[in-house]
Amino acid sequence: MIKVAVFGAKGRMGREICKAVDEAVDLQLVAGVDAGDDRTEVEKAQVVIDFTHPDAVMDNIKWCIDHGINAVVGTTGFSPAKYDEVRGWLAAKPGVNVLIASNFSIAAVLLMHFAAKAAPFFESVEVIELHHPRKVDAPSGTAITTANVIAGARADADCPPMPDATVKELDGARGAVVDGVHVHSVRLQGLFAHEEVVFGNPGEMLTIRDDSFHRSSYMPGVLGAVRAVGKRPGLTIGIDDLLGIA
Ligand SMILES: NC(=O)c1ccc[n+]([C@@H]2O[C@H](COP(=O)([O-])OP(=O)(O)OC[C@H]3O[C@@H](n4cnc5c(N)ncnc54)[C@H](O)[C@@H]3O)[C@@H](O)[C@H]2O)c1
Ligand SMILES: O=C(O)C1=N[C@H](C(=O)O)CCC1
Repeated sequence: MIKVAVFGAKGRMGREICKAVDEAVDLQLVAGVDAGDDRTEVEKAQVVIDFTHPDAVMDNIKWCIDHGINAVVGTTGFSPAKYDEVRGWLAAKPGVNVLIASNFSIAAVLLMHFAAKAAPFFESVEVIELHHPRKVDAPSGTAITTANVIAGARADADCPPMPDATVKELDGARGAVVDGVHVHSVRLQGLFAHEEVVFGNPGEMLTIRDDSFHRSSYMPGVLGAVRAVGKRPGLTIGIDDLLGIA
């Protein structure tokens, strides 16, 4: 039995995760806490799952590392500098591990994988992410990761800059630019979590799209990460390796 605690237990993801951990025969939910709650019971956990808020997540990870507890983190808002900060904390605490993934759904992980494969073959690429209107961050963490992997694949293939004649722009009309890739965020009642990557060449276009319709789409990835994190030293980013597609 792996003893598990959840940070953000009263949130949309946290509630679903507490239920999934409770139902898993090899996991034991020892604590579910939200902002401001007492954390005494969390100290019994071997793994903490964090789905909270971009402003809270770094302090939460530090708390886990200081208490010698492995962490599986789905909260968004990471940058290369924040990953480095986590690596620094872990270096001072050998034996404690952290796994951070901007998306735990299989469809989204595969979308990013396929997007990286396609990227060198197209002149243009843009990312459109579409989410429920309660989401606090834009662009989504997944869209930022998607732009990062596309930019990496284009750089490895020495792709030239994308064609774009825009010289006159109303602020935001071309979206945010992440690693040189334009990312557009839609917030719409009725949606949950969706992403499209559109690739273009003269006379052709490729669209790769992933749709999450329910938070259950994240549960196999989150629970798989909880089972794996104890065996993965230091910081692991993403679940590609767990799925055998790294
Ligand atoms: N990686 C993924 O696959 C994935 C999937 C869905 C959502 N997310 C991300 O997870 C995060 C949470 O999403 P949500 O929709 O559940 O948000 P939410 O607002 O419904 O829930 C967040 C909860 O965290 C609590 N919280 C805030 N600070 C806290 C702290 N210091 N300690 C404990 N609890 C704290 C809040 O009170 C709230 O109940 C967001 O960053 C979102 O983008 C990631
Ligand atoms: O609902 C959210 O919030 C989501 N957040 C993650 C992101 O920002 O990429 C994953 C998709 C759902």
